[in-house]
Amino acid sequence: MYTKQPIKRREAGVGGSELSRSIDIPTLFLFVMSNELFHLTFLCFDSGCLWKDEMKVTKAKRRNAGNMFVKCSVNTKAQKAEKPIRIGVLGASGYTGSEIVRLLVNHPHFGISFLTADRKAGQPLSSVFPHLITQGLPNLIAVKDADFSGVDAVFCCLPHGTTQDIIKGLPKHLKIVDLSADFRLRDISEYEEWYGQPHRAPDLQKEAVYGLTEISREAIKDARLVANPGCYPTTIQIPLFPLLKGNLVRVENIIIDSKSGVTGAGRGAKESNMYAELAEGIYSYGVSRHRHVPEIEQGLSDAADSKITISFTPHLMPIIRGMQSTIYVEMASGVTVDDLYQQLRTTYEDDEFVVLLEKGIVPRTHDVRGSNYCLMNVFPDRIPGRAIIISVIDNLLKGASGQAMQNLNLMLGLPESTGLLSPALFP
Ligand SMILES: NC(=O)C1=CN([C@@H]2O[C@H](COP(=O)(O)OP(=O)(O)OC[C@H]3O[C@@H](n4cnc5c(N)ncnc54)[C@H](OP(=O)(O)O)[C@@H]3O)[C@@H](O)[C@H]2O)C=CC1
Ligand SMILES: CC(=O)N[C@@H](CCC(=O)OP(=O)(O)O)C(=O)O
Repeated sequence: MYTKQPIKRREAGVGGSELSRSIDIPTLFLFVMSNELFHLTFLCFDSGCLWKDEMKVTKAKRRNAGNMFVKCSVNTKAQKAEKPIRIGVLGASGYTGSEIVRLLVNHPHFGISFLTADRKAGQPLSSVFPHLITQGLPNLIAVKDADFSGVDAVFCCLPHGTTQDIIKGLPKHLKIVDLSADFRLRDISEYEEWYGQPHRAPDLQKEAVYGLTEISREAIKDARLVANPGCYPTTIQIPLFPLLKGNLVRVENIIIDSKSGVTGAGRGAKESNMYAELAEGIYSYGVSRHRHVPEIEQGLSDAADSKITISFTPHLMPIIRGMQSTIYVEMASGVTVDDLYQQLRTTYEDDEFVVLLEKGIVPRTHDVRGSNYCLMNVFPDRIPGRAIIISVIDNLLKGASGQAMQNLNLMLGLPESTGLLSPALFP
């Protein structure tokens, strides 16, 4: 029986951890190495596991698992359904778009119909993203050339502003998950204030469901248009939402210090994202005025049922992907850190992708890299009455494309974890 306990790294060697990452776990397995040859012994405890009937040796898989696994390899690529649900990806030449594509190629029920780009339209995807060269994917096309009548759903991985103009023109039969900020703020005057332009699709805004999956699962199932949350708001709302809803922390003096990997800024060339400007240092930006503030405050105010104002400072880190939020809160009178811990435990015990670590264990971005998991924990502060919450995600997965896939799964009646159970890429 699969439990949500994180797999302990020491149970497998480096090769073992890499092989296990490529298998959709709920499967538990053991492997044994002997002499110069590697004999792999798999013990499968989960009757639903994919690879029971897919134990094939393939070149591609050997490449994935590393050449040391010469004797046996497992084809874990999900078998596609006979009639896959047809998906279009808008903005496939960007970072979140390429992550969507990477998830789609291994998704058992989704097939790719088209991939769009702007400046890179007309190019083979493999020339823009050589890491996808093995997947036989269609060339990038301009949005105007995409045939929307032939698709069931689209992921929209475009810059905010552009997004609303494009979504406005899409046929109404489509399910849409929008990764931009265009439909996240219910109050369009706040959108104008923080994004510097008036909202041009207010009716669509009314229809959109905010897609923080663990909090709004039921509404997402019935939605046609989901506004996927920003990466910082995801790390922050997941732990704080249940604590505020349960009146366990005070609404005043919430201080949030967040750090992001540089892929959070997208693939576009910017001077401040050049290696020489980033490496060996960190810097704060958007100090006291980052555009995620109203999104975070909207969610937290809903949870607390009163207006919340936060102190939020993001930082750019010289890492490719990963995000950490360190959150300082005052506990309500008579509440202890144990109470916070229990509340987080009971809220998320049935959620696959939110993992409360054992007491005292510090979440690390290393342990979520390449996965859709959010790891978190809560610690007592030295100042009596205060607590420190730490949560980490991969900004491109739970912070963007992974959560978007979780949402589309729900919108199309699939288990939300379909195609997403890969553990983190470590080391
Ligand atoms: N990166 C992250 O961690 C997160 C990003 N987001 C949001 O997701 C969205 C995509 O982000 P990300 O992938 O990082 O961005 P990128 O800059 O990496 O990619 C942007 C994509 O949009 C395309 N594009 C740009 N302008 C237009 C246009 N006018 N018409 C059509 N297509 C266009 C680009 O095409 P081309 O390259 O060919 O010009 C590219 O495919 C953004 O709204 C972002 O804010 C949300 C959460 C996290
Ligand atoms: C490092 C970095 O620049 N990060 C981006 C946030 C990326 C993201 O999640 O936000 P949106 O979906 O709202 O774009 C920023 O601070 O603007």
